[in-house]
Amino acid sequence: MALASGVRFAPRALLRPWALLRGTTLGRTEPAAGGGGDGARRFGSQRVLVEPDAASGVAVMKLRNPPVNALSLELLTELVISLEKLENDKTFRGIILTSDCPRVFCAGLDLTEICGRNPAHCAEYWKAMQELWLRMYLSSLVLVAAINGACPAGGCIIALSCDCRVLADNPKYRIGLNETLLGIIAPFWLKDTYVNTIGHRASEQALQLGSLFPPAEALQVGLVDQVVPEDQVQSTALSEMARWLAVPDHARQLTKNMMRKATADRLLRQRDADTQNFVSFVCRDSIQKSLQAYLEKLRQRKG
Ligand SMILES: CCCCC/C=C\C/C=C\C/C=C/C(=O)SCCNC(=O)CCNC(=O)[C@H](O)C(C)(C)COP(=O)(O)OP(=O)(O)OC[C@H]1O[C@@H](n2cnc3c(N)ncnc32)[C@H](O)[C@@H]1OP(=O)(O)O
Repeated sequence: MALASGVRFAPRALLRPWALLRGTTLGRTEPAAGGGGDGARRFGSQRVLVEPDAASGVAVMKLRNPPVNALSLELLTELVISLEKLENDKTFRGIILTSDCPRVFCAGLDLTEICGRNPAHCAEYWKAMQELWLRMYLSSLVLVAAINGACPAGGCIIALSCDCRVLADNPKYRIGLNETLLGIIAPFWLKDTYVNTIGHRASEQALQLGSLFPPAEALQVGLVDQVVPEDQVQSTALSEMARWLAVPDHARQLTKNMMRKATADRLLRQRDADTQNFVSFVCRDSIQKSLQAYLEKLRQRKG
């Protein structure tokens, strides 16, 4: 990911993303409904819909992994590939990330990827999660999260990796890192991202309590930058994007790198150890039992 200045952001350490996409439609380009010219063509994959607007240099990237946009291995991989595709296309300067699933931005880790799975699978899954975070956190593009639904845990990680967050004003759309309530622990790089966003004391409290903030509180604590009526999320995200794009790219990119590099480097230095910690932690019998119980509770809640 080379910048105009030659500075590189995240190393291209990615897994084998293409290998994961057997049977998906990534790379397909089709005209958007009612669309005509190049700027109206959309592309994407099964789980990530990209609506590029070449004229403005902004693409809207929609998560569509129903019912709740849980971060499956496939979704993580498709997100990385779509992001990379836009970053490599000089037409684009910004991405608005939003959800195509009603009422949910992203439900976080797909718990079925870590419940009852073998250590090798959990490791592969966690590496994909690390990779997406690194790519997003250090992206040279402006990323604006248009949060149009609930945004717990891993969903919040995705939002926190963006440069700016606009949340729809609906009390059901809570955002935060609720890991402790599931009996799991946010890894250090996620904790760092939280601290970088809302400060140490607020993070200490929110992480231990597993707080999920309703919109007004999320705004107050600094977890999101704007709270607006639901029908204004997209337009507000576009206005925010315009504000960020008014800054010359090279200056903004280098500043972003200066602010975020140390946090990302910390994970890069300990990536294997972090993966091992994750695997040995989630594969413990006690953790498997509590994750299983949580999933069961979610399934029963329905109906
Ligand atoms: C020291 C070592 C370090 C170790 C590190 C360890 C762990 C890593 C730590 C942190 C990283 C991040 C962790 C996570 O992200 S964990 C996931 C946390 N997510 C949640 O708690 C959200 C759970 N979901 C909900 O609250 C709700 O579903 C919702 C998002 C608010 C939406 O509500 P709604 O009413 O619209 O939907 P349903 O609840 O009816 O759900 C529909 C359907 O989806 C299934 N589902 C929901 N969430 C998940 C999920 N995260 N994974 C998998 N499946 C999920 C739910 O069971 C329903 O399924 P069904 O089969 O009944 O249709």
